[in-house]
Amino acid sequence: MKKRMNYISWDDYFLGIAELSAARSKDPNTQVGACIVSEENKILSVGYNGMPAGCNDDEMPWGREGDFLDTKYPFVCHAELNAILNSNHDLKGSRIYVSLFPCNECAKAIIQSGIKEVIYTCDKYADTDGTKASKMMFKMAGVKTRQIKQEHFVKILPM
Ligand SMILES: Nc1ccn([C@H]2C[C@H](O)[C@@H](COP(=O)(O)O)O2)c(=O)n1
Ligand SMILES: [Zn+2]
Repeated sequence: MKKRMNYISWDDYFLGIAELSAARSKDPNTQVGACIVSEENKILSVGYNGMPAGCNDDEMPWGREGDFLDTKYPFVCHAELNAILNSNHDLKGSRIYVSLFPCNECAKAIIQSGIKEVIYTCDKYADTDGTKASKMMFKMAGVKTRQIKQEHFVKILPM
Protein backbone atom coordinates (compact mmCIF):
# COMPACT_ATOMS: atom_id res chain seq x y z
CA MET A 1 0.00 0.00 0.00
CA LYS A 2 1.24 3.51 -0.87
CA LYS A 3 1.24 6.43 1.54
CA ARG A 4 -1.73 8.80 1.70
CA MET A 5 -1.13 11.71 -0.70
CA ASN A 6 -3.76 14.36 0.15
CA TYR A 7 -2.21 15.38 3.45
CA ILE A 8 -2.03 19.13 4.16
CA SER A 9 1.10 21.21 3.52
CA TRP A 10 3.23 22.69 6.30
CA ASP A 11 1.83 26.14 5.43
CA ASP A 12 -1.78 24.97 5.74
CA TYR A 13 -0.98 23.09 8.95
CA PHE A 14 0.64 26.06 10.69
CA LEU A 15 -1.92 28.56 9.42
CA GLY A 16 -4.58 26.19 10.71
CA ILE A 17 -2.96 26.30 14.13
CA ALA A 18 -2.85 30.12 13.97
CA GLU A 19 -6.57 30.18 13.05
CA LEU A 20 -7.42 27.74 15.84
CA SER A 21 -5.48 29.89 18.32
CA ALA A 22 -7.52 32.93 17.19
CA ALA A 23 -10.66 31.12 18.33
CA ARG A 24 -9.40 31.57 21.95
CA SER A 25 -9.58 35.37 21.64
CA LYS A 26 -12.21 37.25 23.67
CA ASP A 27 -12.11 40.25 21.31
CA PRO A 28 -15.68 40.60 19.99
CA ASN A 29 -14.59 42.28 16.74
CA THR A 30 -11.30 40.79 15.55
CA GLN A 31 -9.76 37.50 16.64
CA VAL A 32 -6.12 37.02 15.67
CA GLY A 33 -3.90 33.95 16.10
CA ALA A 34 -0.18 33.43 15.53
CA CYS A 35 2.09 30.40 15.33
CA ILE A 36 5.92 30.65 15.26
CA VAL A 37 7.78 27.82 13.57
CA SER A 38 11.47 26.88 13.33
CA GLU A 39 13.43 26.21 10.13
CA GLU A 40 12.92 22.50 10.96
CA ASN A 41 9.11 22.95 11.02
CA LYS A 42 8.90 22.65 14.80
CA ILE A 43 6.33 24.82 16.59
CA LEU A 44 8.13 27.28 18.86
CA SER A 45 5.16 29.24 20.15
CA VAL A 46 1.53 30.23 19.67
CA GLY A 47 -0.51 33.23 20.74
CA TYR A 48 -3.74 35.15 20.28
CA ASN A 49 -4.91 38.66 21.06
CA GLY A 50 -6.03 39.19 24.62
CA MET A 51 -5.66 41.26 27.75
CA PRO A 52 -2.35 41.06 29.65
CA ALA A 53 -2.01 38.37 32.30
CA GLY A 54 -3.59 39.49 35.57
CA CYS A 55 -5.92 41.99 33.85
CA ASN A 56 -9.39 40.55 34.23
CA ASP A 57 -10.88 40.40 30.74
CA ASP A 58 -14.40 40.59 32.17
CA GLU A 59 -13.55 44.01 33.56
CA MET A 60 -11.47 45.39 30.68
CA PRO A 61 -13.12 47.41 27.90
CA TRP A 62 -13.60 45.67 24.54
CA GLY A 63 -15.06 48.60 22.58
CA ARG A 64 -13.46 50.35 19.63
CA GLU A 65 -14.85 53.85 20.03
CA GLY A 66 -15.03 56.61 22.61
CA ASP A 67 -12.33 57.87 24.95
CA PHE A 68 -9.07 56.02 24.34
CA LEU A 69 -9.02 54.63 27.87
CA ASP A 70 -12.57 53.31 27.40
CA THR A 71 -11.48 51.22 24.39
CA LYS A 72 -9.49 47.99 24.14
CA TYR A 73 -6.65 49.58 22.18
CA PRO A 74 -4.29 50.73 24.96
CA PHE A 75 -4.61 47.37 26.76
CA VAL A 76 -4.92 44.44 24.38
CA CYS A 77 -1.79 42.41 23.69
CA HIS A 78 -1.57 41.41 20.04
CA ALA A 79 -1.35 37.79 18.92
CA GLU A 80 2.13 38.15 17.43
CA LEU A 81 3.57 39.83 20.53
CA ASN A 82 1.97 37.19 22.76
CA ALA A 83 3.48 34.43 20.61
CA ILE A 84 6.92 36.07 20.81
CA LEU A 85 6.67 36.61 24.57
CA ASN A 86 5.26 33.10 25.17
CA SER A 87 8.33 31.49 23.63
CA ASN A 88 11.35 30.21 25.53
CA HIS A 89 13.24 29.61 22.28
CA ASP A 90 15.67 31.58 20.17
CA LEU A 91 13.44 32.79 17.32
CA LYS A 92 16.28 33.63 14.91
CA GLY A 93 15.54 32.34 11.40
CA SER A 94 11.99 31.29 12.33
CA ARG A 95 8.77 32.19 10.55
CA ILE A 96 5.47 33.43 11.94
CA TYR A 97 2.04 32.37 10.67
CA VAL A 98 -0.59 34.94 11.54
CA SER A 99 -4.24 35.36 10.64
CA LEU A 100 -3.93 39.17 10.20
CA PHE A 101 -1.01 41.16 8.81
CA PRO A 102 1.09 42.50 11.72
CA CYS A 103 0.71 46.09 12.96
CA ASN A 104 3.77 48.33 13.15
CA GLU A 105 4.36 47.59 16.85
CA CYS A 106 4.33 43.84 16.28
CA ALA A 107 6.44 44.31 13.15
CA LYS A 108 9.18 45.86 15.31
CA ALA A 109 9.02 42.93 17.76
CA ILE A 110 9.06 40.42 14.88
CA ILE A 111 12.15 42.03 13.34
CA GLN A 112 13.98 42.39 16.65
CA SER A 113 13.36 38.76 17.59
CA GLY A 114 14.99 37.54 14.37
CA ILE A 115 11.88 36.12 12.67
CA LYS A 116 12.63 35.97 8.94
CA GLU A 117 9.26 35.36 7.29
CA VAL A 118 5.64 36.40 7.90
CA ILE A 119 2.90 34.24 6.36
CA TYR A 120 -0.56 35.73 6.75
CA THR A 121 -4.12 35.35 5.53
CA CYS A 122 -6.07 38.60 6.07
CA ASP A 123 -4.79 42.10 5.25
CA LYS A 124 -7.94 44.06 6.11
CA TYR A 125 -5.99 47.04 7.47
CA ALA A 126 -3.71 47.32 4.40
CA ASP A 127 -4.72 50.95 3.85
CA THR A 128 -3.71 52.11 7.32
CA ASP A 129 -0.46 53.91 8.06
CA GLY A 130 0.36 51.25 10.66
CA THR A 131 0.30 48.45 8.08
CA LYS A 132 2.19 50.61 5.58
CA ALA A 133 4.87 51.20 8.23
CA SER A 134 5.04 47.44 8.91
CA LYS A 135 5.58 46.74 5.22
CA MET A 136 8.30 49.41 4.97
CA MET A 137 10.14 47.96 7.97
CA PHE A 138 9.84 44.34 6.82
CA LYS A 139 11.23 45.32 3.42
CA MET A 140 14.16 47.25 4.86
CA ALA A 141 14.95 44.52 7.41
CA GLY A 142 14.76 41.71 4.84
CA VAL A 143 11.78 39.97 6.45
CA LYS A 144 9.83 38.16 3.72
CA THR A 145 6.03 38.41 3.66
CA ARG A 146 3.67 36.03 1.89
CA GLN A 147 -0.13 35.89 1.78
CA ILE A 148 -2.12 32.67 1.68
CA LYS A 149 -5.71 33.38 0.82
CA GLN A 150 -8.37 32.28 3.28
CA GLU A 151 -10.42 30.67 0.47
CA HIS A 152 -7.56 28.27 -0.17
CA PHE A 153 -7.17 27.52 3.52
CA VAL A 154 -10.88 26.83 4.06
CA LYS A 155 -10.88 24.39 1.13
CA ILE A 156 -8.28 22.15 2.75
CA LEU A 157 -10.29 21.63 5.94
CA PRO A 158 -11.68 18.06 6.10
CA MET A 159 -15.45 17.89 5.57
N1 LIG B 1 -1.87 42.00 13.53
C1 LIG B 1 -2.74 42.22 14.54
C2 LIG B 1 -3.65 43.24 14.46
C3 LIG B 1 -4.57 43.41 15.48
N2 LIG B 1 -4.55 42.56 16.52
C4 LIG B 1 -5.58 42.66 17.55
C5 LIG B 1 -5.73 43.88 18.34
C6 LIG B 1 -7.21 43.93 18.63
O1 LIG B 1 -7.53 43.02 19.68
C7 LIG B 1 -7.80 43.42 17.35
C8 LIG B 1 -8.08 44.50 16.34
O2 LIG B 1 -9.31 45.08 16.67
P1 LIG B 1 -10.19 45.90 15.61
O3 LIG B 1 -9.57 47.25 15.48
O4 LIG B 1 -10.17 45.14 14.30
O5 LIG B 1 -11.55 45.92 16.24
O6 LIG B 1 -6.81 42.55 16.84
C9 LIG B 1 -3.62 41.55 16.59
O7 LIG B 1 -3.61 40.74 17.56
N3 LIG B 1 -2.72 41.42 15.61
ZN1 LIG C 1 0.28 44.16 16.59
